[in-house]
Amino acid sequence: MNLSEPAVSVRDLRVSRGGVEVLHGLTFEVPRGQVTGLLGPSGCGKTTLIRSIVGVQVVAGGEVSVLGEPAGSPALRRLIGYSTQSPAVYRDLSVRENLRYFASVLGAPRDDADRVLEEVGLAEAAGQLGGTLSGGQLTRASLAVALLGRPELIILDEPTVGLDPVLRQELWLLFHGLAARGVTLLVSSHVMDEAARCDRLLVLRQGAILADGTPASLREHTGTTDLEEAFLRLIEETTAA
Ligand SMILES: Nc1ncnc2c1ncn2[C@@H]1O[C@H](COP(=O)(O)OP(=O)(O)OP(=O)(O)O)[C@@H](O)[C@H]1O
Repeated sequence: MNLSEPAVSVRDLRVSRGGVEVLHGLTFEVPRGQVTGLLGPSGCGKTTLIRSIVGVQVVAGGEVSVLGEPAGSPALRRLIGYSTQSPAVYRDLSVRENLRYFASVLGAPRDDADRVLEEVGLAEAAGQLGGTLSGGQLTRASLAVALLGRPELIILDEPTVGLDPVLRQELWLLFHGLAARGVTLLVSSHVMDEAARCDRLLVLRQGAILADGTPASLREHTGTTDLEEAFLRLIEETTAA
């Protein structure tokens, strides 16, 4: 792993969905070993961008390179952990059985299931059926799947939705712990209060990049310490321009 190379490099990415262009020529890089927040209002294109990075989105133009390979390359399958917005666990398997199943599909060691259950704080629900989990437990089970096999890049689409503040805090500690080990995390959220927890921010609006930098640089640029306010000022700035 070359830490000086970006984990994700996107050049002039254009994507249409339902015949309408929803990403309008995005260019940016995601540095390795950091937590990058992908922020922006509902419908701005976060999931579409994530799908393009994971390699499951048909793109109209541009280039997406992930860990030095074109997005979607078979070589990337075991290097990327991806958790979608809809939790994907089998209802009729226990949490541990779900994780053992996904571990075998991913070629991860069998005991990885218990490691990731501990990491997401779900060990006490290991024997519970997927169909009986609460919303927050389902989210954590999905996140646990994304951690299997120790991927180099972890992409999480709105991972903290519906979680209580204590759990959110614990998960952010986990994200930063992973980043400290050299793992790259790309975490989407439409909640600006999560922005302050990220090392870097990529702010999207209507399929275009509104800001790309550290929370500190965004605060400095907009002259406010409140990131929600900073976002509103950026919108005013671009609208005026
Ligand atoms: N399958 C589809 N067909 C047509 N349009 C789509 C499709 N999926 C998404 N879109 C449109 O593409 C745009 C971007 O959607 P996307 O899901 O990427 O946004 P998002 O930022 O992830 O939103 P949210 O935060 O609500 O999940 C939206 O205008 C959405 O309506």
